[in-house]
Amino acid sequence: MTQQQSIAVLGGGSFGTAIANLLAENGHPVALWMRDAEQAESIRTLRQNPRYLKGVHVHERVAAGSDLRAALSASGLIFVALPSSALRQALQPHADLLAGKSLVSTTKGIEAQGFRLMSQILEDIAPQARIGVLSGPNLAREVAEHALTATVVASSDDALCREVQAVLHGPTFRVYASSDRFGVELGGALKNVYAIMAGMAAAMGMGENTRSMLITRALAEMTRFAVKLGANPITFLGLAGVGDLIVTCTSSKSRNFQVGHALGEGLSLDEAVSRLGEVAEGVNTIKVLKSRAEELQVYMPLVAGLHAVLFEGRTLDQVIAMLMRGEPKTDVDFISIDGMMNGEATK
Ligand SMILES: NC(=O)C1=CN([C@@H]2O[C@H](COP(=O)(O)OP(=O)(O)OC[C@H]3O[C@@H](n4cnc5c(N)ncnc54)[C@H](O)[C@@H]3O)[C@@H](O)[C@H]2O)C=CC1
Ligand SMILES: O=C(CO)COP(=O)(O)O
Repeated sequence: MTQQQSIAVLGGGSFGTAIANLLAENGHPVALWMRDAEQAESIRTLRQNPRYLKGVHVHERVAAGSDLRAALSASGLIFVALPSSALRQALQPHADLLAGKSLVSTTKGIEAQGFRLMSQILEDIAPQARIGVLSGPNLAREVAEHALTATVVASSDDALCREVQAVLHGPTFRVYASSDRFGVELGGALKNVYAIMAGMAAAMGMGENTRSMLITRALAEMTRFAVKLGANPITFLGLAGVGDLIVTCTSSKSRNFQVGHALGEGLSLDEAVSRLGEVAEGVNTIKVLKSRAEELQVYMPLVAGLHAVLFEGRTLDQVIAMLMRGEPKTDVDFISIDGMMNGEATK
């Protein structure tokens, strides 16, 4: 264990609580910031977060509170586990406290305006901060229940990667480092869209062949897109790429999978989202991804198909027929030699 330091975790949903617990178990005092003062009080008194992680004991070293400025002032290392829709709005007013701090985003979404990833928003808000992302196959409940888990911390700042490894590494949680921040972050955001499709396929009674086809073609699509934006294709063969894609497309614990399942059962998108009552980032990501893929002229038939079902009034049968009857393609066509040679993360 490294020297104990005070760490902040922003966002008291399922993932923020799970990460706060890991840090506390490693001996670090943690300030867990939650917007909702009542929920913070409930953690302080019951040591439980019943709304998001029922049955999980919240460690005594986790100090839950709803004073964001106090949490930011007290900590040099700050994990951000807010929904993508809330991150900019929550942190912008406190930019004055962020210079020189280490900010690590665990949020797996994209801001529609300008296609900004969360680490880029953190840079916009706090240009003097050190920035990283944490992403991988990390279902919050399994992390909290100590299932053996691995993840990736990505930053151009090696020392920050090492610091995050040191504070999070533990008997059940292993942290790998990467310098491809952009690729790692895109992997986490894009896989949510395909998990919605996988949930739909499961609800429709599709088999394992279908799921395997979906995951593999999804990997091709997301890699093609990310490489076009400057990510390293090799990142997509790792935990933050195919690893997270597999877990999210195969687990009914995934909220994106659950939204897809509800859609496959015949619920509308609004009904599916409100039945979930938690964050499913893929619902917003699909819109921004579809329009960005068109701008960049990246071929993404699965994304186009899901968008057509959710927002263009197409039926699933129509879209499935279109996808299956599409012009024959080459199997592994998504990583060109150019992509490999020029695929160093540039953004
Ligand atoms: N749950 C999981 O298994 C994992 C989630 N993530 C990512 O972490 C992020 C957060 O997700 P979860 O913790 O799962 O969400 P959640 O649905 O469990 O909880 C969301 C939390 O955000 C809070 N919140 C909502 N709007 C807010 C606002 N405007 N200001 C402040 N707080 C606000 C809610 O009160 C709640 O505490 C997402 O981007 C998700 O993709 C990443 C890895 C795993
Ligand atoms: O990102 C996740 C697992 O790595 C969690 O996925 P969901 O947001 O779909 O639950």
